[in-house]
Amino acid sequence: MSDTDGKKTLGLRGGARPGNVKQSFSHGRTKNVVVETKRKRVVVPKTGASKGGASGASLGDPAKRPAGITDAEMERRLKAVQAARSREVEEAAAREAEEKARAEDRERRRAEQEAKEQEERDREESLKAKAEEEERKLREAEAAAQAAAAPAPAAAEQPQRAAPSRPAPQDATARKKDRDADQRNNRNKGADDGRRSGKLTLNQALSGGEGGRQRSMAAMKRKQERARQKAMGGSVEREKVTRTVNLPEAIVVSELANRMAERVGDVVKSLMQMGMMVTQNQTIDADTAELIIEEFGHTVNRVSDADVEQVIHEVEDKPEDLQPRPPVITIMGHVDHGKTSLLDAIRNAKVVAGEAGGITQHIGAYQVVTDTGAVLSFLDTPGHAAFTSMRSRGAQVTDIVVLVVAADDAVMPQTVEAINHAKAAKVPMIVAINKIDKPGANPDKVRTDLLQHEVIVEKMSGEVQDVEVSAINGDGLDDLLEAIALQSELLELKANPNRAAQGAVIEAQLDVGRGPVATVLIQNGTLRQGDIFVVGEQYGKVRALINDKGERIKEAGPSVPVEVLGLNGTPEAGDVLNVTSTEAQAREIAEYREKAAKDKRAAAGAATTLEQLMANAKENENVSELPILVKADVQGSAEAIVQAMEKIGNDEVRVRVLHSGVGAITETDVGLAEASGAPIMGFNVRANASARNTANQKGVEIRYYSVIYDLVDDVKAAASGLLSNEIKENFIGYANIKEVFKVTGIGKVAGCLVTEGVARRSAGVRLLRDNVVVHEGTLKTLKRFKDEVSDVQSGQECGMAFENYDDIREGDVIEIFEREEVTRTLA
Ligand SMILES: Nc1nc2c(ncn2[C@@H]2O[C@H](COP(=O)(O)OP(=O)(O)OP(=O)(O)O)[C@@H](O)[C@H]2O)c(=O)[nH]1
Repeated sequence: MSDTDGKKTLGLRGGARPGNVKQSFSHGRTKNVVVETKRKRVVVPKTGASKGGASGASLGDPAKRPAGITDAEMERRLKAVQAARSREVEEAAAREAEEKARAEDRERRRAEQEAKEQEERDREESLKAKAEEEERKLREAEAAAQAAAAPAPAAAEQPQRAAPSRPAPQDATARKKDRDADQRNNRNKGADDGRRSGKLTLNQALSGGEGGRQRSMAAMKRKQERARQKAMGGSVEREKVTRTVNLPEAIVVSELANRMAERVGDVVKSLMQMGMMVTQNQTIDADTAELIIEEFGHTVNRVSDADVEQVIHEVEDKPEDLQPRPPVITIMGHVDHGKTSLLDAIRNAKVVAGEAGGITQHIGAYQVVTDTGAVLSFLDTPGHAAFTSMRSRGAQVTDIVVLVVAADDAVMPQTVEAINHAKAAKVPMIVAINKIDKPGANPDKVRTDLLQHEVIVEKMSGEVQDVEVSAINGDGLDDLLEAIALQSELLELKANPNRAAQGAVIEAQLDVGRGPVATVLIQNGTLRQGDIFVVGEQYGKVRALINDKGERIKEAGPSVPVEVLGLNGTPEAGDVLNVTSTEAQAREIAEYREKAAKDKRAAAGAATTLEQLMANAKENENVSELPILVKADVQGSAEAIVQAMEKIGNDEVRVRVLHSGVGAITETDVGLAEASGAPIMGFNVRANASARNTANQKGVEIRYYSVIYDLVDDVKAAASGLLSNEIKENFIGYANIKEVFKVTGIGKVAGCLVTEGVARRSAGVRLLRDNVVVHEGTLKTLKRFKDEVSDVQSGQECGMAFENYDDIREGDVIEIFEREEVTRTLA
């Protein structure tokens, strides 16, 4: 039905009518061929000549001829076939010629195109060169005028300089031309760009990548602006400010950017280009920071580490900025003379009355208003311990000390101690002679006693105000408050409420629900919600302020005690709080302090035992001092020990008492001892649990003594490098007194629980009350149920009674020890 000739394809299309064949040729050409078909079946066979090609032969051959085709018909067919073939040959020739012509045309067009492209390239290159030349000129002009330019453009230009491989278009015309050239010139610049985007390196990303694109937009805008200004003949350049940047040994990236007044992002980018992957919150060393500062065209001023604190070493307040502030009062005195009762009496009389529900939030300090309207801030932490710990941390908070002396008692060791503390701190005192309601009260005796300690009260023609009070029935309370108000007036206490706040931590704790909470007494300035601050080794942002009545407040001025929420850690009592302008500064200072404290501890090393110190003293000629810490049960003992210590020593070695105090050995003592490489001498006092743990961890030696001569002899021996045989005490157990019974025939018996080690009948015992040794002796009896036993193990209950001593109380601790003689050898 169809006829084909090799190359040509001949196909029936779906829609073609039978007898009409569509021929398809290369290059989309088609042709319809009409083919005749005979449906009539002819029966008479006839022979005929066959000429021509394959199809003609097949048709001409009578044997192959389809049946029923006549000769005439056959001839007609052959003719038709031949005509078709010759037509095809013609057509093929025509096609060939056409193809050739087209190829020639293409070739010609390509040559033309190439010539055009070359021309474009040349033109573009000359334009680029021109633009670069222009930019170079601009930069030169900029550098020349670098005296006082704005930081932003400089920051933006910096990376451009660092990445010259991708020149930014210079102005609108150049940009347009550049873009046109980009479009036209696919093989050259287009391919180049494609390669860049395909293989994006970090440097490209930083200098010419996405960030670069953003920046180049900004840069273009600035350049346009400059060009515009130039055209207008105005002052063209925004001048760059060259700053002198104070650079400590380490600096937080964002703070560095801040000090240079550059964009943080630009600084981070520059650092990354230098190969340092840092974020804005990370700290970098001074050498790196110096490179950055120079790169940004500023001047470096290297400062020491401690200078980070400079930001808080505030400007002096001008006299005209100062306003009167309430006084801060601490109550001190001997045990049981009525400090707590007096504080409570004042609070109850003056605070609770005005409060709904009468519930007072205990925040370690409170304010009262006297009848005459004076505001007084009381520190609610009685006793000298708080006072000294604050003072030793540099927070002189107290303005006035109220010295409580019981009228039915006399001036006692802690009274003297309080007097000495107040004098040392140069804080004026007011004597409150308490318990005057008591029948045996003798206020005049107190006054006379005080004379011995150089406290001359007004009634004895002195200058120290004295007030007779009763904390129980409230007598004289108002007089006391008025005396305080008067004293405060004399002091002319002033502060500047309009400045960044500074305060002292009175107490701090980690609250389960609220996180670290610190009670701060504001000393100067005003602390506000949202303020950023550093406090000791901690920092934070004020999340909430709560006053002594438990109310949330927005701000706290001078002498106001306030609870501060929003710290990153718990500071210590006595730490000073300072508001800083940025969080980076606050963190930097806190980190510096932490590091300094750590370094100090590390530097102190492990040389904290007497033996080590002595060995050091022998080995190292420079060690000429033997530092020690003394804690004693009463001031008298402490003083006696200190005096004895001062006498020890010769030309080479001297004993230096770093600190002496009264009361249990605390963590603070251990910290100080560790920092200075000193051992702690406890005289009739013990370390509290946390101090004991810390001392164990840090390798600080704590020695307990109950005879001053033993202590002095040991230190002498250590100082002279000769330690004799030692009677060493081993603590073998501890027991807590749960209950006290009276047993006829024996006296008072302590019902105890052995909490540690073992209780041994034959061992020595000490009775500890609040970690102070109140008695030392032996046991009269050790009973388990009804039986007398020799040992009672930890976790078991037992009954104990002391030989010749029965002032035992519930809550006391019994220390059980054994003595052994140890021969000391020197390493
Ligand atoms: N009669 C009388 N008793 C008082 C007075 N003041 C305090 N007391 C009593 O003295 C005892 C000791 O009072 P505190 O207030 O605990 O004494 P303190 O000085 O705080 O004692 P410490 O906290 O142990 O240092 C308590 O039993 C009080 O009731 C007073 O003015 N008159």
